[in-house]
Amino acid sequence: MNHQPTPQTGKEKNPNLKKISGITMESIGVLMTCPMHKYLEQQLETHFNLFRLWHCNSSITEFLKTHQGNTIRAVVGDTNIGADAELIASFPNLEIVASYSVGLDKIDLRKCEEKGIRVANTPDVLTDDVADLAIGLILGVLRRICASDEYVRIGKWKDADFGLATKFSGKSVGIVGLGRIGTAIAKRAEAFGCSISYFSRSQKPFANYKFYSNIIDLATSCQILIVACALTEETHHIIDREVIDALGPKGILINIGRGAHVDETELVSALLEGRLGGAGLDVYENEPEVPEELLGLGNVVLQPHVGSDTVETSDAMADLVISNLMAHFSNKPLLTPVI
Ligand SMILES: O=CC(=O)O
Repeated sequence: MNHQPTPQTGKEKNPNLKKISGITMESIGVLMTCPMHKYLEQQLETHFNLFRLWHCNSSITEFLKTHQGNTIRAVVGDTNIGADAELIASFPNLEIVASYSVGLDKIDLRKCEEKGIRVANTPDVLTDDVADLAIGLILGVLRRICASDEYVRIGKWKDADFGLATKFSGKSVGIVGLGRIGTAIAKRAEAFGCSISYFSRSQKPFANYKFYSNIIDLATSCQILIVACALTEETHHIIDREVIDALGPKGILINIGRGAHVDETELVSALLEGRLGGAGLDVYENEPEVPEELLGLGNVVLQPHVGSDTVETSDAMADLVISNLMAHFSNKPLLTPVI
């Protein structure tokens, strides 16, 4: 989730952000945990007193050698570095963690709750992009888009036709987690004529899709299994050997959730042994490390955790982070509260 600067200069206060009169925020200490989106950094710098943890070797101990811990009243983290127990304990005046992500797995929510620290994330604005990428990964794997692109580029087409791929339209799609993103994926897959089923903690009354209360049954019944749930203690390694074997040698696994949803060792061996048909992955257990074995496999499409990384969505996420911080420091309700 490293972003290139977008065309804005970012020097001006964004006119789209609500003006909160009478409140000076420039003295409020905000700590950014790692480089994210340049526009977000510029906006934070414009509106607040911004500190960058990576300027101190990403070490809180280093940071505290040169800065007062009590200066920091807000933390902006992301999917790489959020707010763990050590960070929360280091800043006694911390009031809010505003995450530049929808996922909350890098935030110690229990500690935040205990200490009365508010938490906000960036849901909704990124739903379309992540759902689009899930469909892109399915098409990438089934229609072998990356391999056929390379085939053209290296001139192999002149020697022979590329060969056949696999049809997507009409396949059965199973979704793990029918939240905002899972639902957006379901809608897109429906448009491809796919039958949709899902697994989640409870049946969703709004959904007209077949519900499975057991993930093995879902994996057995579908051809494409998509992981779209939040990473929690319960969903860690939810895709284990049993689920992978239930999906089977013709099944495709798509992961746009978190790497730790999948037992990566089991995934790699299933792909190498032909017990799984293919995989489309945006996330990995040890990012940015990707298992070496996957790099040589033609039935796998790999993305570098870029589900929400478009200019439009990244700007919208940044605006939401700033708006949440401004709302908090002007005693207004958070726009997207978690705690
Ligand atoms: O992975 C992306 C996010 O959580 O926003």
